Amino acid sequence: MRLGGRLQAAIEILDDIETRKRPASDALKDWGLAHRFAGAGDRAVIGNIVYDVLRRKLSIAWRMDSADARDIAYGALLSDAEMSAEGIVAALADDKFAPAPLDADRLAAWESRDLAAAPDHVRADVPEWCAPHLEALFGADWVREGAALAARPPVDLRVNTLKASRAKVLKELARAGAGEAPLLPGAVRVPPLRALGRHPNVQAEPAFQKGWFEVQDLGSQIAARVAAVEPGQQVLDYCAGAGGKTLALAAEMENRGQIHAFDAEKPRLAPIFERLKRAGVRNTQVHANPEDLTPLEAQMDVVLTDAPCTGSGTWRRRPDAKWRLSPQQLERRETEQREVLDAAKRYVKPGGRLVYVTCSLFASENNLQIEAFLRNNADYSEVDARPLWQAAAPAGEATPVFPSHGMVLSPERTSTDGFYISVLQRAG
Ligand SMILES: C[S@@+](CC[C@H](N)C(=O)[O-])C[C@H]1O[C@@H](n2cnc3c(N)ncnc32)[C@H](O)[C@@H]1O
Repeated sequence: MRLGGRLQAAIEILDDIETRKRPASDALKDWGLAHRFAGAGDRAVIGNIVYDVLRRKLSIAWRMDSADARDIAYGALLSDAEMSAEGIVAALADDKFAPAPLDADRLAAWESRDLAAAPDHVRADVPEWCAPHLEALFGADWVREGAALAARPPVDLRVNTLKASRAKVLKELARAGAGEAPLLPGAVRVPPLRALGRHPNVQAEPAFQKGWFEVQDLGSQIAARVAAVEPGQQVLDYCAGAGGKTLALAAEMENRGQIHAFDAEKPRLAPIFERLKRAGVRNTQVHANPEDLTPLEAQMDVVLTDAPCTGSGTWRRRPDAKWRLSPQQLERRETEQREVLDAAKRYVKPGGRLVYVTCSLFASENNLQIEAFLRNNADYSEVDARPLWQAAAPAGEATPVFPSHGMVLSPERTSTDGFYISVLQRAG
């Protein structure tokens, strides 16, 4: 396929996502199934255009003075894909699969409108109702933070120290463009895509199959380090899901001691078994049944609660979720977070720690949850977040936000996805 056909496909997929309110990954998958002639290169470019548009839907539409899918797809080519108007016309010439050209008045709008004059939520590329939530955390910086959440993300890898070193992984992935990640001395990063480029499929590499690394955002890796688990400890990963943090904890513990990985939704645990095996983890038991946890009550050195949340910190990677999120869903997540914290605390031994993590940037899911928890649980106190940060991420200058409790990582501040981490200590 030439660029014209790819652009037209992206426009159809964007229309599908908008009219049926469905996840981008589903719409892209269905398109691929219905167009089997399209190769991996075609699907990659189409996916890039779709995701670029979804990340910056409002700001591109504002500059184009149109929210039409065709116009904003052209806007993505003019900005993220780094093409000139003339370059696009030339690339689409004589392509019978190309969409209608961009109207001259749209192009004139694009060239004359200055985003600095747009409303704040448009410059931040977030739904208007989310603005107060980001402002509550970031104050005057919130628009810049929102815009950073709308940029293309890197692919971060966690080196599995049970099997490999960073040098070994870097050598294997040199051709994939991998380099050292900031902040964590062990982490690896493939920088964000440029223009119409394509990310290498790192999971197809033999080094991945051998368990030398996992794909995991740097913020998630830091969250696991802030938990500061030690070899020999008893640890409960209470919202283990597919096991991203479980694997990181097991490596920190050098396969010694015991991790219990639990999730209330059994199907979410399905990938964990294969991942544990590939990573060579031997100190983890997986539990899908809450009754299994009864013997663990008041026994755990560390309980990690990677709580269900809006995922607002991951909008770079899942930009469609940003537009589907509703205030009602936020409220449901807040209720679940209270329930998870209340349930998880019973497993912490006297003197042990409860680590609360979300991948959200909303104060109501983060420090305000911790504030309420501390009010209702006099036997818990907060561990000062600043030294925890310094110990966990010793390399580099970046500093998280330290709100009333815990710490917040963000693309703008720490070059990570948005994460919240708070560590609480139970009285001995
Ligand atoms: C953010 S995800 C976990 C991601 C995982 N820790 C990782 O690093 O890959 C949150 C998980 O919490 C689980 N969950 C939701 N409510 C729960 C509850 N009441 N008890 C335990 N787990 C729950 C969800 O099924 C989901 O898998």
